[in-house]
Formats: sequence, structure tokens, C-alpha cells
Amino acid sequence: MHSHITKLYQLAAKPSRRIIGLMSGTSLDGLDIALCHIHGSGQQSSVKVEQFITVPYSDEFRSRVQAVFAKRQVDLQQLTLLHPWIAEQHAQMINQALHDWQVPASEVDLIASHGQTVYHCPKRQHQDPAWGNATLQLGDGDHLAVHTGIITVSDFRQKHIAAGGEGAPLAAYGDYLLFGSATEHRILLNIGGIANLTYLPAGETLSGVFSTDIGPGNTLMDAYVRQHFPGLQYDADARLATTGTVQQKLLAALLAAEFFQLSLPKTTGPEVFNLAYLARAQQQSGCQDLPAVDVLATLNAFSAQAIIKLVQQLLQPERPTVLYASGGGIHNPLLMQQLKQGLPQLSLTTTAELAILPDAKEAVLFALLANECVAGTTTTFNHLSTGMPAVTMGKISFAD
Ligand SMILES: Nc1ncnc2c1ncn2[C@@H]1O[C@H](COP(=O)(O)OP(=O)(O)OP(=O)(O)O)[C@@H](O)[C@H]1O
Ligand SMILES: CC(=O)N[C@H]1[C@@H]2OC[C@@H](O2)[C@@H](O)[C@@H]1O[C@H](C)C(=O)O
Repeated sequence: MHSHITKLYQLAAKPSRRIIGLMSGTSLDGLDIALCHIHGSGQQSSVKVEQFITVPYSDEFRSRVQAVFAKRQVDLQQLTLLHPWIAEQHAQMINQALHDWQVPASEVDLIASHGQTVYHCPKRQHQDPAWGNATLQLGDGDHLAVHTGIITVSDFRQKHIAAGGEGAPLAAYGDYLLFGSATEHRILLNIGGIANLTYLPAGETLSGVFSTDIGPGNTLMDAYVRQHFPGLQYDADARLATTGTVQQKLLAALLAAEFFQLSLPKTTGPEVFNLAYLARAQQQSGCQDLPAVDVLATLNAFSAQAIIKLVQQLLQPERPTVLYASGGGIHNPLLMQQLKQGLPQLSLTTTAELAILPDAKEAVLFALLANECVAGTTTTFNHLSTGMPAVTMGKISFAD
């Protein structure tokens, strides 16, 4: 047998695998690296996060990505150059982290790389009947494998689209494996650049699980802060927003987006929720001349209200539900306070209660997807709801 296939076969047969999960989201704050020890596969999977770090991006990294990020027109040479360059940068960050953790690369079985989304384009967003769903993540898997010496599974979203999905959110797959409960109805809420949730009704089969994007988490607040408060990347601890006043007219205009009327599950990104979207809402509501802190307070309320409305839609009085939050937004006290007030009937906590560090959750989910790609079966996801194709995802790159 070819040695690469033998290696994969041996990996699949191991009782447990050590997998590095990577996530670089829409916030462009840094690369999340989670070194995971995963036992088993499918619904028997269990994860121990051995190490976790977010390696902050340099200004150079951010500005190179921002030059093409969510833009309809870009310099094609720049885009092409970014594909291997992002992978090389990520490889260096992984190599440094492994060095600091004193873990040799030879003791890591796989890397699971999400890559950097630069454009996300579901059909319901572009609305051109001539084209289907599409999404583009940069950071090539072959380059990662060669520069780290570790077999890399990457580019997870394409299979989801090929099998009929919108390519995102993929959170349901890992949330289902890790957090599905026979007795507790759960919602896993991740507040990253875009907020998304996974609905996990309790039960033996957990049938009907799905995940969906909700709307902006931090992306609009971050973009606005970067534009109006040079030097700041985000409104740390909502210190600015807390001094502002929510403007109801602007809030109503923000909540009128067509995206909020689409059926579930659905997905979106900064291609829709960006500063041009905010400017249109300000114009429509006659709120062009607000103090910057009032706009920030309103954007904070916008993210909170979008989340509250969707969660309220899913709650049923006879189903007491626990909401486990994760992502950078949980560190925003104003946002969390509004969620508590707007969702008084459910218990609100974080994934730390389920033994997964909230900042590490998305990276862990991709490690689980890579584990399924190598050691899982396609029947694992049969109980997910429509809109969540029952497929394994990811492409395998060898280091030599
Ligand atoms: N102390 C804090 N106060 C307010 N906001 C915070 C704080 N810490 C983090 N954040 C927010 O969290 C963001 C980072 O979140 P996260 O790392 O989950 O994003 P992401 O992985 O890019 O998102 P996604 O992939 O889900 O789009 C920051 O840009 C900021 O808006
Ligand atoms: C296209 C893309 O990268 N989407 C991200 C983004 O960030 C949050 C939200 O939008 C979600 O749909 C998705 O990431 C998570 C990890 C997911 O696929 O579940």
C-alpha cells in the first residue's frame, strides 16, 4: 500500500488522535490554535483541550487581508499571493506555539485548518439565478502541511456547498458531537464577528439539530470603532458604548435587513453587515449626525436584539433550555447584560460549564471535523435537520 495511505489508515485506527484546530474568523484579531486530544469519533468523540492560544495578527497581516476582505473588486495578484502567504504565516505561528508548548510536530497527528474567509456568497445573498452558493477561504493546506510537517485537513466549507448547503455555519456538526445531551435542551451561541447558534434539542437521537447565523456579533461594532477611534481595534469592555444612548429609530432601521426574514438555517457575513449597511440605515432613519458613542451603543443593542429575537423564536415553554455562549462577544459586558435581560426565561452561561474554553470553541470544532474526515463515517450526521448535509468535510494534504 502507498505509504501515505498506510499512514492515514493507521491514524484512523488509533483510539485517540492529537489534532491542532485552527480558526481565523471575521474579526481578524488573530489565529486561534487549540491543541486537542480527541478520543474516538462520531458521537463517541470526546475532547480534551491540551493547549490553547490566540496569536494576535500584526498590522501587516490585517491590512494585507483587509485589502481583499469582503470586497467585490480586488487586485487578483494580491488575492493569489495571499493564498500561500497566509498558510506560511499560520505555519510559523503553529511552529512557534508547538515550540513554546514543548510538543514536537511528530507528536501531532493532524492540523485542521479553517483558513481565512475572504468572501462568502450564498445564493440567497447574491440573488443571481445564474450562480449557486459559494465561499472562499485562503491559506492553502499543502503549504501548511509542508511548512509544519503535519498532515493537514483544510477547506471544509466546499463539501458542504457541494452537498447542497451554504458552506456555513458548520458549528452544528461539532456542537452535535460534543455537546448533544439526552436530557438537556441546549443552545450553543457563538458571538464572533458574526453571531451564530446551534440548536440542540435533548433526546436519544438529537434529531433536528441545526446551526444558523444570526446577524452581526462584533463585526459592525469593530468596523465602526476602527473607523472612528483610530488606534483601537474594538470597544474593550464596551467602555465607549456604555457612555452612549441607544437611538431607537436607527435600531429599527438596522433590524429591517432582508437577511432577518430568510428561513433557517442561513448564513451571512461582513459582505452584508458592513459600514455601508450602517450608513444606509442611518440615512433611512435620519440619524446621520449622532455622536459616535450613541452609534456604538445602538450597534451593541442591534447585535443583542438580533440574537434575542432568534433565540425567542426557538424557545418553547415546555422545553427549559440552557444557553451556552462562546466567542469574543462574551467579553462584552453590555452585550451580555442585554442578553440576560432579553432572555429571562433561559439559563445563560458559557461553554466553560461544558469544559470547553469559550475562546477556543470554534478551533476545537474544526479539530473535530478533521477527526471525522479521517476516522468518521458519513452516517454520523444523519440526524441533523435539512439544510445540514450529512457529509464529512475537508481536504487532506500530506507534508511530503
Ligand atoms: N474585552 C472585550 N470587550 C469587548 N469586546 C471584546 C472583548 N474581547 C473580545 N471582544 C470582541 O471579540 C472579537 C473577537 O471575537 P472572536 O475571536 O470570537 O472572533 P472571530 O473568531 O473572528 O469570529 P467569527 O469567526 O465567529 O466571525 C473582538 O474583535 C471584539 O469585538
Ligand atoms: C463563511 C465563514 O467563514 N463564516 C463564519 C463566520 O464567522 C461566524 C459565522 O460567520 C459562521 O457562519 C462561520 O464560522 C463558524 C465557525 C461556522 O462555520 O460555524
